[in-house]
Amino acid sequence: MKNEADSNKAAPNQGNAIALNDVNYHYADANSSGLHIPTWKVNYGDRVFLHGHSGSGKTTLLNLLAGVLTPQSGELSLLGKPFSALSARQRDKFRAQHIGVVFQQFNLIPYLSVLKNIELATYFAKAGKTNITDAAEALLTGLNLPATILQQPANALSVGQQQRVAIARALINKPEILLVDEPTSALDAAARDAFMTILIDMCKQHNTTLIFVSHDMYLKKFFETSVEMSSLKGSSLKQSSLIQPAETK
Ligand SMILES: Nc1ncnc2c1ncn2[C@@H]1O[C@H](COP(=O)(O)OP(=O)(O)OP(=O)(O)O)[C@@H](O)[C@H]1O
Repeated sequence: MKNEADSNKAAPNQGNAIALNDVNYHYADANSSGLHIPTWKVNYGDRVFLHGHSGSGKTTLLNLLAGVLTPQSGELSLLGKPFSALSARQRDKFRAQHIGVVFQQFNLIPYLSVLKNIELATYFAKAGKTNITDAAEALLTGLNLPATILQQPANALSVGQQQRVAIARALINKPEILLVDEPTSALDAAARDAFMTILIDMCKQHNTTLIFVSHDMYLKKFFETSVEMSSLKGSSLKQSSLIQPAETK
């Protein structure tokens, strides 16, 4: 249940967490194929494994969902808000408050401590959290990291640890939507499985809508829903939960 501090969050379960209608994006480079998605809907709390061949547009789609790119035409709604129609400033605010992002480069500030890196996310969201240290510590514990790591600079951590800190930073504002791009490529098999289990459990706990992009088809087994990029492009109706039957662990 959400508390008062979460009162700026969008009302849950009204329509879809993500809804795309006739979305077009093309890069300035005329040789680039761009992206056209007629319809795609993702329910609140769904966890979607998004895969497809190199160049199929996975990163472009994640960047559209994160508001890093905006479509030239069509509508992209998040949490019932017309995200693509917001001004750049409104979009930045919406992203900071409602969307967690973990991209391939974890984008931690190397010389800042883990705590400062996580605090920055709350600063941009203007979340007004009184005790970030406790919340960050709880997240790190959930991600199997010792609390002592909070005071270490980000560049003193292993890649696997940085990856989990990036997840903690993405989750600190309790985002309704979490966008994750190829996060396990640097991990060995045991660390990868442990990481996936923790990530999925955290999303279940908070009813977070997760869009997870990867080439690694092994990871599909962690998701109820998987979507192939080519099935999103150029077809008439796609509802994430209808694309493939539920596949459980
Ligand atoms: N900044 C850019 N300028 C021009 N074209 C681009 C740019 N970024 C991507 N593209 C093109 O857009 C298409 C989709 O690229 P995108 O990176 O979204 O694919 P992807 O599925 O994420 O690929 P990968 O799995 O290799 O990361 C490709 O044809 C790519 O060449």
